[in-house]
Amino acid sequence: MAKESPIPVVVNGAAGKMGREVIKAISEAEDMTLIGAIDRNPKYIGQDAGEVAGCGAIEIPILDDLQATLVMATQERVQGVMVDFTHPDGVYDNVRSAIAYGVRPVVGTTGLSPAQIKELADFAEKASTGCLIIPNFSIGMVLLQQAAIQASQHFDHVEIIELHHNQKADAPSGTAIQTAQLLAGLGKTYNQAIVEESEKLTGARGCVADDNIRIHSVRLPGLIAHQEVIFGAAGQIYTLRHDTSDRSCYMPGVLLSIRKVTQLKSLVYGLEKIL
Ligand SMILES: NC(=O)C1=CN([C@@H]2O[C@H](COP(=O)(O)OP(=O)(O)OC[C@H]3O[C@@H](n4cnc5c(N)ncnc54)[C@H](OP(=O)(O)O)[C@@H]3O)[C@@H](O)[C@H]2O)C=CC1
Ligand SMILES: O=C(O)C1=N[C@H](C(=O)O)C[C@H](O)C1
Repeated sequence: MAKESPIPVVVNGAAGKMGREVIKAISEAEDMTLIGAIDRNPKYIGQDAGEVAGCGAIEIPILDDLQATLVMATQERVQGVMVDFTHPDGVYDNVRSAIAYGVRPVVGTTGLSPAQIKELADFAEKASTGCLIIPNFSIGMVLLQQAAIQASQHFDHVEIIELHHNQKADAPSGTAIQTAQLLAGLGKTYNQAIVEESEKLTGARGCVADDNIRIHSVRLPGLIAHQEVIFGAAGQIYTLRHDTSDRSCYMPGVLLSIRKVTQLKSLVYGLEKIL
């Protein structure tokens, strides 16, 4: 039987912490092939993407022209996928461009607003193009969120603390926002105040996300990505915690998403929907 053609993949943000990890993972996956590597950081333009990623030369240079690379992807026999780990300020335009060219986006970049996600969903729907937006690719976080949903049936008070490295641009994290959304969709009213609170220093009580769930963001060198969901009730505290110690933890989810997005015709948000 003839072997299926590998999925052609463009990585946007190729020189970044996640982009490098994704390029390594793709280089080890038999059913996909890297056809383009994009980054805006001038230090890496023209360098071999495999060498930058630390997996040896692959003869794919890092370029700064997404449009030209998407045009090239349209010439492939199999429809391509664009993996985006860039920056909140550019991700919306990147995803729109990819969809416009029929290249399916797998989006790890956080910071898209709910309105932007809705617009992208409408655009993907009209174009009948699969698109995945995944705030967190680690299986451990999906399990934490499922446990939190279960715990919310028994606790009326909950707050989220997310802790990240201090190179992170957006706060709160996309994962924390999604966690609050998942808990908010359950028809409960959380955290009813029993005293009138006043913040003596602005931000002391964190931000208020969906359904009155507060998120507190910590940024420190030495951290990678961590999240606690803390439930409280009379006489007890129930804490769920996930810790990332290496960005390789995201790669099974990224590879699965590349495979799954080729079967979709619209936008899907969240890893839990494709497991
Ligand atoms: N969904 C998930 O599971 C995860 C999501 N993330 C998210 O992914 C994103 C990237 O994270 P990370 O790899 O740590 O960040 P890095 O800053 O290490 O890497 C991002 C890279 O993309 C480049 N870049 C930024 N904007 C553009 C653009 N518009 N076009 C092309 N290249 C661009 C950056 O260049 P320059 O340095 O010049 O800005 C940099 O080289 C963040 O939003 C982060 O929150 C991270 C980990 C897991
Ligand atoms: O910037 C990061 O590092 C991460 N970003 C994502 C987020 O904002 O939730 C996922 C993970 O927390 C790592």
